[in-house]
Amino acid sequence: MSDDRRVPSLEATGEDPGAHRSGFACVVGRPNAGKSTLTNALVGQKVAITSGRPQTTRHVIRGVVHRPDAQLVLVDTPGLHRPRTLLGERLNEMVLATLGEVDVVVFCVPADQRVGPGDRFIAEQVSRLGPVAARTPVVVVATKADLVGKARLAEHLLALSELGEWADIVPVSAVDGYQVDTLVDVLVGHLPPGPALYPDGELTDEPEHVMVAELVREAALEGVRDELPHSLAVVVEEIVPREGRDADRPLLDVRVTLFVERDSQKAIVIGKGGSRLRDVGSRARRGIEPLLGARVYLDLHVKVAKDWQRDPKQLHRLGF
Ligand SMILES: Nc1nc2c(ncn2[C@@H]2O[C@H](COP(=O)(O)OP(=O)(O)OP(=O)(O)O)[C@@H](O)[C@H]2O)c(=O)[nH]1
Repeated sequence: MSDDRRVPSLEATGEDPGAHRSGFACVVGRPNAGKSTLTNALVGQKVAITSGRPQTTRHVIRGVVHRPDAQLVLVDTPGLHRPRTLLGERLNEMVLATLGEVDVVVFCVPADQRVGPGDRFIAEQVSRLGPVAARTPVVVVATKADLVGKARLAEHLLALSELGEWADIVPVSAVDGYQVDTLVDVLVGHLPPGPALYPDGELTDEPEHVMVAELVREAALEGVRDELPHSLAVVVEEIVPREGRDADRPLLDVRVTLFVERDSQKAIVIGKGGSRLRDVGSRARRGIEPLLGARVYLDLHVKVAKDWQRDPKQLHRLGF
């Protein structure tokens, strides 16, 4: 995204209201705020991995909202949070770098919880994006509105308005669809005029590798999240068609490495006699086959990469 994409956005307001708009929105919020679920609801298909546990989203994942009058490219990020490890710092840097480049920031604050220090931390960060005059507009979304009554929602909206200066505040439920379209309208209103950036029908431009890695990671964490959430990185080594197969019955060989930090964690992932890893494989395969549109032979390897969260070289190798 170059600067010259931003200039027309200033000129264009009101000049040609019927013009097609396009641009980027970045979804932020503390862990578990509902960012992935909101992204999926906006895009209308599962593109990011959701879970009841914090910080499962490791990668920037984009979904594209297509409308006749606009195209909105969504960037889903890991939660901005107070960094405790090098990995935490890297993730924050990545998030802030992304935020500086988008046309509008979507800041999720769940309605079923009080505004807390984590929300305030993010509010401060996003309020500092760029000089005041050219500041990236921030739309605050009161997520999970279906979980609270009207009075509590009103109280939450008031607390949000006192949290900073926002372009808009929109209560939304990604689960029952309440105000999802309204939110799209609001976000599109902040985009500059421009042609569609992606062909219609393309829901995500995220490399298949990243999506496959997310599916494996989600399957591998199931049931053992207490021990592993911060200690598991997944790398897709290759996705290659098996030779000698009929063209109408292709088989893909998908080779994946799971990195853990300690031998004890390796044992957890693999399970007794490899039983757990087999389950992880079949669960992940159920998501991967529809994604890749072919039968898949999934080859999983577990390796120990000691202290990978703290080692810059390892982080780089693992794609952070
Ligand atoms: N009832 C209800 N639950 C929601 C809604 N949005 C998200 N949730 C739930 O809240 C939990 C967290 O949602 P996610 O979308 O994974 O949250 P996230 O902000 O992406 O989380 P991280 O990846 O950990 O940063 C999940 O259990 C979701 O099902 C909503 O609109 N209504």
